[in-house]
Amino acid sequence: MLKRYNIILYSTNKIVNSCRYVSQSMLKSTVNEKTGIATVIINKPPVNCISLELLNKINTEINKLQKDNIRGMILTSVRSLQKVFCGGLDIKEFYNPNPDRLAKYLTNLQDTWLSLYMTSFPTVSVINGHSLGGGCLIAMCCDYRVMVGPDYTIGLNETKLGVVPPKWFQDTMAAIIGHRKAEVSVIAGKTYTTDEALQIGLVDESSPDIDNAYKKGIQFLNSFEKISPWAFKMTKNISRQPISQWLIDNKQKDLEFVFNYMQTPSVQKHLGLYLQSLKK
Ligand SMILES: CC/C=C\C/C=C\C/C=C\C/C=C/C(=O)SCCNC(=O)CCNC(=O)[C@H](O)C(C)(C)COP(=O)(O)OP(=O)(O)OC[C@H]1O[C@@H](n2cnc3c(N)ncnc32)[C@H](O)[C@@H]1OP(=O)(O)O
Repeated sequence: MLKRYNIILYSTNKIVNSCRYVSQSMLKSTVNEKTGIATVIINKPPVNCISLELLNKINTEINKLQKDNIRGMILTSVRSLQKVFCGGLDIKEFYNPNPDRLAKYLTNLQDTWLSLYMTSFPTVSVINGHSLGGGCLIAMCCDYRVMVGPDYTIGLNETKLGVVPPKWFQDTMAAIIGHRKAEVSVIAGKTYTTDEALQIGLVDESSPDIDNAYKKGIQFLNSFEKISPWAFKMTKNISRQPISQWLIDNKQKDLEFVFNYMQTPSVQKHLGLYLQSLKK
């Protein structure tokens, strides 16, 4: 029994044998050959909002890392943006959309969420700036969140734009802070400062600076050194499967709901006004 356990540990804990550096301009990814830890950096100025192209790159990279047998991943934003982790989904993808592109976007978002939420390796988001809407979603997909503060904000603010966060957005938050708090939060489109997010458990730790936040992220990943990767993967799977299975079983229905309401005149009007307010 012990021997079998050791074999599992060895075969899945194999450290990647070369340092890979992928720079796809919008996304930079490095794997440290000694530690087996990947750092994935979103780099799409000015606010890292998620276009269809960025979405594809994130999903492709997660799937590559999955095959690389890495030991863990840190997801963060390029430092030069200074105050934004991720400004959310690119609202321009929803405003006066091309229907084919919109359908592609929504499908890719479903797939990317499934990849990121269900990774077989531990993940940490180092939230080094504002993290709104889809930005909050990708941070919440990770197993651990360290947020730099005190002046940034995080939250699912979709209702403020006049749109509806799908069930799996809401479930992802409820799994972290509990149903009641998540319900109050999403219906009001609430955003939280770093301290508030820490208080309600939306983030696990806060840090006054990025270097320290990154260190805390690495410490979390190192805490799995003595955990069998197989046991980690199976346990996480059991914990997250009910939420992910809902989407797998309801992908088409979910897609049609968003695809249809997004193109209604009243939603389009709201989105237009919100975009305008950002430009001011
Ligand atoms: C089938 C189901 C599948 C999928 C479900 C899909 C959809 C479900 C429905 C909705 C989900 C929606 C999720 C979202 O994420 S919506 C977006 C939420 N994000 C926000 O509300 C953030 C808005 N931005 C800001 O508050 C600020 O920009 C920010 C605090 C991030 C940074 O402030 P800063 O002062 O540094 O920059 P700005 O001058 O405001 O912005 C610069 C520039 O960028 C443009 N911008 C900002 N955010 C976005 C965005 N999310 N999308 C597009 N463009 C954005 C902003 O307009 C400025 O543009 P310009 O004036 O042209 O330079």
